Amino acid sequence: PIALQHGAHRIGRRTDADMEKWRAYGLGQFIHWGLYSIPAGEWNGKQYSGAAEWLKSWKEVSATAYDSLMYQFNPTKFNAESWAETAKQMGVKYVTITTKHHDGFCLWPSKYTNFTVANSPYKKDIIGPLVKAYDKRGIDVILYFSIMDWHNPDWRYDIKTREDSIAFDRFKQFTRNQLLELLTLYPTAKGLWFDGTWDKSWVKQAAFADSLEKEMRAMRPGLIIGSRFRADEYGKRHFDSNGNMMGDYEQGWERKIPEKIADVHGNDWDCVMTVPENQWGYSKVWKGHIKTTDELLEMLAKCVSLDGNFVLNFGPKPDGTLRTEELDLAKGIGEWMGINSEAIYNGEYAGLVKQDWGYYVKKTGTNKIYMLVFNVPVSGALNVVLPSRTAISKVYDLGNPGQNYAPEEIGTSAYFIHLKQQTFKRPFVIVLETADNSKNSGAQYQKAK
Ligand SMILES: COc1ccc([C@H]2[C@H](O)[C@H](O)[C@H](C)N2C)cc1
Repeated sequence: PIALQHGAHRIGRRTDADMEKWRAYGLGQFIHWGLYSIPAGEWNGKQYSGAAEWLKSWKEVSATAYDSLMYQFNPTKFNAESWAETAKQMGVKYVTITTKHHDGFCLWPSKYTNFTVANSPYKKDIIGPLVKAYDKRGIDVILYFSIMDWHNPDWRYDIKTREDSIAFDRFKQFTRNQLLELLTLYPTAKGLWFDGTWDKSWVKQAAFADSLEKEMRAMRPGLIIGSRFRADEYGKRHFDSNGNMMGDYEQGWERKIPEKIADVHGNDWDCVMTVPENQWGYSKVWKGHIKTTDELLEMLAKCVSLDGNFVLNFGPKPDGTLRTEELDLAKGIGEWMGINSEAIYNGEYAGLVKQDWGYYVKKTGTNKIYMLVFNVPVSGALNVVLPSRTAISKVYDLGNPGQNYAPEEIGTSAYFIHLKQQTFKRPFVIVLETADNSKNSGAQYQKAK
């Protein structure tokens, strides 16, 4: 391996309680809210083709005109309690909230810039009430923070001249000040979700970023920081020059999900997902495919079955309310979670051969395996292959415990579970309790005739 000062400082997963709690979340909510929510992807009557929260980067938009949106930020219908209640009903265990996106506007009254809610007609802090409302419901808060800041004149995409370097040193102090300010103002925040860290200017700051990460961890023991925050001294991001992940969880799964367990390299990770193809901030027009409840439930199942968390994005409207499409999805997901959440919370990779009917999730620390069924075979028989000398000791339908299945043994530790009905409205979960039967050789269920 290459000698690294600023690469990964830990190999393998964190084993402390804070991280074990993060690992067990299963389902999370992302919230993208800010000035970009006001124009919602439209400017001078024209629709921006990119993501609504990137509007300021459109050549048609002058920075000054965009920044004056601050004087229009007045979400009179904003109610942190109702957002948190929606999230609670949906069954999320954590929320990631934009404190400052790339445009530089701060949803908290930072004392290091005037470009904050404090100088908007709304005046009040947004982050504080959100943290309080979510904490009250037992939903942990992760703060999203963009290093890249298009408002700050000291931001640079690269450091080419002495002037760049002097300006960017000021920017680095500004960034450190804001991060320490966030950790001080919101001490119950469990972690930070960094973004805007891909440009050369920041990638060249391996030593600074490493010491800042250490400083934040010292200030808030247990703080959870993802792989996107910093680069090593050779400019490697997410994984250092020795291939070891930096940070506590892998943040590369943005609008994409790993296919197989080998893709996650034994790391913790979360997948952040948009409802439309690629809109995070509120956008008037949602082009292309809008994901349905069933699609999102399958993404959730797939993430948890591969040792990850699934984080669904919400882009609240400028008036502070949530759009109906998102409220409907939150309701649909919440109804399913109301019945099946034990197959999601504290779930992990079961280590079984993947079958076409859906996804296995193992309940951490138990012999309980959940079968999350999305694709019912025409035979109505769900194939289950367990590790050798493992038998099924109990099978039942999570949503209908009275519905028992007598698995048919079709080979060594191989079974068919015959479904009693052919059509289902929603994905459903069958619970398997397994037992080690290496002691007795007799089959537990009737052999195939
Ligand atoms: C360069 O392409 C990018 C960069 C950043 C993003 C941002 C989105 O605005 C959103 O905040 C997402 C989580 N983040 C990766 C999206 C595409």
